[in-house]
Amino acid sequence: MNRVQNFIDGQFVDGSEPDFENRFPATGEVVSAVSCAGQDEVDRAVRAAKKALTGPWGKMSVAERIALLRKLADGIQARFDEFLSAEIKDTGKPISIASHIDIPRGAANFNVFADQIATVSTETFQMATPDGNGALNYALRMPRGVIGVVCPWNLPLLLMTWKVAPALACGNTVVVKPSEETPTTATLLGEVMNAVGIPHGVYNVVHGFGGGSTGEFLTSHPDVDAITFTGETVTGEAIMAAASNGVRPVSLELGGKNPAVVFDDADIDATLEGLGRSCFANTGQVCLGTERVYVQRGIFDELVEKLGAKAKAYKFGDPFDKATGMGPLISAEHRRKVLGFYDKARADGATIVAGGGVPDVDGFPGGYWVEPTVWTGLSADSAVVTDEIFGPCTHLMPFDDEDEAVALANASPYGLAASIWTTNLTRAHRVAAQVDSGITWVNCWFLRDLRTPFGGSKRSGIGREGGIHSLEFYTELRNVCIKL
Ligand SMILES: NC(=O)c1ccc[n+]([C@@H]2O[C@H](COP(=O)([O-])OP(=O)(O)OC[C@H]3O[C@@H](n4cnc5c(N)ncnc54)[C@H](O)[C@@H]3O)[C@@H](O)[C@H]2O)c1
Ligand SMILES: O=C/C=C/C=C(\O)C(=O)O
Repeated sequence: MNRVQNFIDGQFVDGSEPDFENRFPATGEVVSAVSCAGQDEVDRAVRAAKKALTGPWGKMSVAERIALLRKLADGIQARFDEFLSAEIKDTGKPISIASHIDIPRGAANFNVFADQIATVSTETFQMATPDGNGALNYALRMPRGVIGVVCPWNLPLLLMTWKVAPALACGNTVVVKPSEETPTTATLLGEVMNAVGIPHGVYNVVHGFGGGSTGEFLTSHPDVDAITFTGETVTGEAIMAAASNGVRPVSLELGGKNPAVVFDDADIDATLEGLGRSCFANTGQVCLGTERVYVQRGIFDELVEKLGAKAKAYKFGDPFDKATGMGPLISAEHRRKVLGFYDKARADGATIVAGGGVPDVDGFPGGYWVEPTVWTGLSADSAVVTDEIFGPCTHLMPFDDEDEAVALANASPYGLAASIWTTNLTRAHRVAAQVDSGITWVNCWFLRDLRTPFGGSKRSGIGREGGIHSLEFYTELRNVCIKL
């Protein structure tokens, strides 16, 4: 059986805890054994990362680091099929998604932060002094040191490199804790790191679980200088508490319950295309996905019917088959959670427009499948409408006017992503400014310019990553004041 090891100081090594199983979500079969890091391996990884800061890596010019980042992007592209296959086996996501989004973005993240670090400036201020000679202030952009990177399972390579690329661009070293569900591509990236000549200790990977395990060992380690985390809000709270020990900075990209607002002047076909993706892509396991749709009353029935038809048209099947439109959920445990919401919707009296159950997928009886599901008729305080489900499901509710739509969209403790569908651009600007979310898309969804600020408000997170905002998190500015 394939074995996934930890990657510490440039070497693939075993952990001191018992191996755990990694399953292919489309069949439920065990595809690899994962070596679990204990406190000792986390200590070794952090020590290696700390030591690497003062080795050849710490002495490299920005130009040399940029050249290495570009080689990492090329290195992922050169082994595209291996990354693709590993990501599909870990997640069960269809090849159509992994080949267009996950793996290309994994490579692109290194190029975009190579571009960013090449052009970033710092501030300078000249000031007057009583002797008339003045003084000059300028800021130096310094790496923070060892960055702890804790990742989720939904877009494993994409979300991990989204943090590792800017961290390395800024001259930090990293210890990555991938999700226990998706350990493989982070490990494969270790091979690429060695192949392109990233010095040992700059990139380390430790496998294991969260609380009481590898994740907590890493986030509570005193020699980790900053922590970047993507995952659930409750985990973010635990990590923020761990980071308070030693006053370490955190970047938290957390959960959401994202609204879409559809006005009656929207282009219906374009809206349905966008909503179809935002509700169901990656089997609904996208933090930016839509689980609440508010539709202006005049087009409510039409939209409900057509979104329901879209949900019913999904083709399940082998994730490695290009024709497969929807894969399984990540795990049996996550399916229990999602199906719990399907039961709750029924109990709360929802009208089930599409789905609501488990499909029979020919040849894949053991997979963690669920039907894409569309509901109407729930009250605004049903847990189905308020809680993040992270499945291929959404609830539609009518509204009458713009103020009501904004109030409904904002009636959530989360504030990650929203989408607005209208052909009236004046209204689009007006509403976008009122929706309390970190990211608002108008007449599109998941259209990503990687230089833009990315992150959530309210319980969806702290801080922004992307472009200069990533560089701000992964560096510390040091002001130098020179009396002339
Ligand atoms: N805002 C974003 O950009 C974004 C992106 C993707 C996913 N998400 C969110 O991620 C969630 C799904 O991912 P998940 O289920 O893997 O999240 P999760 O919080 O369960 O786990 C994420 C990671 O944290 C680790 N972890 C868990 N408890 C820990 C602890 N106490 N200390 C240290 N590490 C710990 C896990 O082992 C895993 O590696 C959803 O809520 C989704 O909205 C957010
Ligand atoms: O599931 C969450 C998706 C997050 C996407 C990004 O972080 C990105 O596109 O950079």
